[in-house]
Amino acid sequence: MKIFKELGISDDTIQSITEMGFTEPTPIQEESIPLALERKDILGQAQTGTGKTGAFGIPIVENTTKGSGSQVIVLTPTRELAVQVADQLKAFAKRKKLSTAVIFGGMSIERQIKDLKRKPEIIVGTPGRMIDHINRRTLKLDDVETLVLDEADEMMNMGFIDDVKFIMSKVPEEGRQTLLFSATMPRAIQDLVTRFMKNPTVVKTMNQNNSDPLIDEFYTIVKELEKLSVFTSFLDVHQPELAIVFGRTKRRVDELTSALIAKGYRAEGLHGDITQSKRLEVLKKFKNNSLDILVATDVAARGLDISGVSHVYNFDIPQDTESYTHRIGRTGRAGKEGMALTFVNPVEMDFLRQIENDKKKPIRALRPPSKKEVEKAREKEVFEKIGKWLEENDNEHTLEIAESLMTEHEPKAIIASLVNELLYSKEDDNIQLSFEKPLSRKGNGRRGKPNYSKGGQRGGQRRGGRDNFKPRGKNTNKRSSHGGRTSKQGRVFKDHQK
Ligand SMILES: Nc1ncnc2c1ncn2[C@@H]1O[C@H](COP(=O)(O)OP(=O)(O)OP(=O)(O)O)[C@@H](O)[C@H]1O
Ligand SMILES: [Mg+2]
Repeated sequence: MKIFKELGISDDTIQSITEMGFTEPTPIQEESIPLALERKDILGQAQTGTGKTGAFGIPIVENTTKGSGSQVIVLTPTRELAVQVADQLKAFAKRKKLSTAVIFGGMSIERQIKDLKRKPEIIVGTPGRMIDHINRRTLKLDDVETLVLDEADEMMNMGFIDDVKFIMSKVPEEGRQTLLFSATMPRAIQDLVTRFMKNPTVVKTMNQNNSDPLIDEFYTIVKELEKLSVFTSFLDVHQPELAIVFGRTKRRVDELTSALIAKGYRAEGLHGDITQSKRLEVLKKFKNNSLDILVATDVAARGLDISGVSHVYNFDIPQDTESYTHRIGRTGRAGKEGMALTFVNPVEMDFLRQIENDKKKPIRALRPPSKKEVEKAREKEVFEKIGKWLEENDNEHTLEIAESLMTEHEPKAIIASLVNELLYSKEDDNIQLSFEKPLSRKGNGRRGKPNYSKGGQRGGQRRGGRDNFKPRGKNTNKRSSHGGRTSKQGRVFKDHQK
C-alpha cells in the first residue's frame, strides 16, 4: 500500500484530501492516479463505495491550472450525482482554489449561464443540460483537455450515447484525455466506449483484498399483497440508521412513501417526476437525518454516497445484475458494513438466481420476522424512546398536565394508555398498494438489452413514467417525536392508479 505522496500528488492537494479524512489511497486510487496524472486514458472499474470519485478527481485537480479556462468536463447520469461529484472535486481543489460549476436540468439556466461566464476550471453536469449550453454557446469546450464519464455504462443505458458523442466532438482532439469509471462495465459498453478512447488502460480492482464492500446480502420470498406488511415488520426489527428502499416505478415509489408516512415512518420519495428543487431538498433531509427512509426509483441507484445508510431494501427486485449491484452499493461504503434485502415474488426466483450466478455469490434466504419478534422490537423501541423523552423533556406545562391527570387516574393506567397509543396506533392493515406486475421472462424483458442509442431508455422509470400519481400531503408524522400515526392518507391509492 502506497501513500498519496508516492503517487505523485502535490502537498497542496494532499492537504486538502487529508482534511477530508483520506489518509491512504484505496486500491482503485492507487492504480489509477499515476496513470491519470500522465494523461493516459483509463477505463476504471472498482466496487461501489471504494473511492472511484477520488481515482479520477484527485489527478484531474492535480493536472488543472487555475485561470487557464474550463479544462475538465465530468458527465454523470443523474443530477444528484452531478452535485455530489462537484462537491467532492471542490474539496479536492480547496488549496488550489480551482472553481467548479454544476450544470443540470430542472434548475434555472440563467444562474448556470452566469457561473459558466466565469470560466470555471472544472464543469460537472448531466449530458442534456450540457448540450443545451453548448447549443446556446454559453459553454465552449475549446480549453477542455479532460473528459470524465462517471457511471459510463449507465449513461449508455439511458440512451445518452449520441449526447456523449456530441459533447466529445466539441472537445479538441489533440491531447484529449478520457476517463471512464463505473462499478459495472458490461462487455457491450466496453467495446463501445473504447472507440472514443486512445489505447485506454483498463484498471480493474475487483476482488482485491480489502476492496470488497462489506454488504450482507439477503432475500425473502413474499407475495405481492404481503410485501408492505412484511416490509414494515423488517423495518421494525432491523431499526435501520438510514434506509434506502427501491421501487420499480414512480407510482410504486409514491404509493410506498405515502403508506410508510401513514404508518408513522419518516419517509420521502425520490424519482424523476418530482421537481428538481424538491429532489434536492429530500436528499438534503436524508443526509442530515431528518428523514429515516428514502424511497426511490433507480434514479438513486448510482453513485450516491450518503454516510449512515445501514440498510438497502429492494422492495421490487431489480431487473438486472448491474442495477442490483449499484442499488445495494448505497450501503457498505468506505469500509463500513451494510445489509441488503431483496423481496422476491415466488415467480421471480429465476431473476434472483441469475443475480447470484452473475455475482458468483450466494444471497441468503431470510424468513420474515414473526409477529412476536416484531412486537418485541417495537416494545424495545418504545422503551428507548420513552427513556430519551424523559431525558429531553423540560416542558413545565406537561408536568402540570401530568399532575392533573394523576389526580383523576392511576399512574400505571395513564402510562399504559400512552404506551398502547405508541405501540398500536400505527397499525393499519387497510393500506393497499396497487398491484405491481412481477418481472417475467416475456413481459418486462429481463435483461432487456438496452438500446445504445438515444431514445432507448430502459425500464421506463428513468425518464418518462407510467403515471403521475403524486404523494399528497406533507410528512407531518415525525415518528421520533410522537411515534403514532395521525393521518390516514395513503388509503385511497386505488383511486389514483391512472
Ligand atoms: N482514500 C480514501 N480514504 C478514506 N475515504 C475515502 C477514500 N476515498 C474515498 N473515500 C470515501 O469513500 C466513500 C465512497 O467513495 P466514492 O463515492 O468515490 O465511491 P465510488 O467507488 O465512486 O462508489 P459508486 O460505485 O457507488 O459510485 C466516500 O464517502 C469517500 O469520501
Ligand atoms: Mg462513484
